[in-house]
Amino acid sequence: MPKTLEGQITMEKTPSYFVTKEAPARIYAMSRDTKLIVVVRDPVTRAISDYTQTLSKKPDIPTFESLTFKNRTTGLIDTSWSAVQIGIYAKHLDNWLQFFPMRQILFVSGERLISDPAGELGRVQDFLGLKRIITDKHFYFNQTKGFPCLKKAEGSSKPHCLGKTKGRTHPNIDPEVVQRLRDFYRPFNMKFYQMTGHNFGWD
Ligand SMILES: Nc1ncnc2c1ncn2[C@@H]1O[C@H](COP(=O)(O)OS(=O)(=O)O)[C@@H](OP(=O)(O)O)[C@H]1O
Repeated sequence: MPKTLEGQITMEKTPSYFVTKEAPARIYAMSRDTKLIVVVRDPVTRAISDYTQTLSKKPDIPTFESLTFKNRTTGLIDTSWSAVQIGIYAKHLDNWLQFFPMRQILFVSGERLISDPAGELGRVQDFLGLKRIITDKHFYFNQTKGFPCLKKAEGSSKPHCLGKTKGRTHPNIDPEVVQRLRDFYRPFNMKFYQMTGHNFGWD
């Protein structure tokens, strides 16, 4: 990590940190004061989004439905499939709480980041002890993209939306499989709401 001068914040982003067993101990050894920010979304949608991303790179992979189950007849979910495993947030959080207190971790709602980006970024700025510089004045809803975009990108006077790999159309998934996944995640989601003191409204 680069050195941080007085008045600066150094940030580092890697999606896999949250689910990597060794990450909490390593970050703690580097700096125990580190603040941690995790964006979480409904684990069922997350799994479908994850699958959509893999499918875009490897169009020949099996269907979402077949990868979800160890045994489709018994309905046994394959928790070793990373798209399923990553969404068991309570389990991953347990791992972090062995090293960091909850007050050092902020969970950002992926759903609210879309429906109210300024509100969610307000929480981020407060958590980091920053003035609320980014407000709803910075965003507009782009009808074509179907997502909020920045009115002006940094160092430019033009609007900026995220790229084509963000906000892909998801394939239709068998509703019974979606329901089975909802049932699977429910207890883990409830535990996660309890641990964070925040109901993310996924059920
Ligand atoms: N403003 C805006 N524009 C576009 N997309 C947005 C936006 N805000 C949140 N999202 C959601 O971000 C999802 C992709 O983010 P990821 O963290 O999965 O991307 S990555 O893993 O770093 O590639 C992406 O997921 P998918 O819809 O499944 O593509 C989006 O739902």
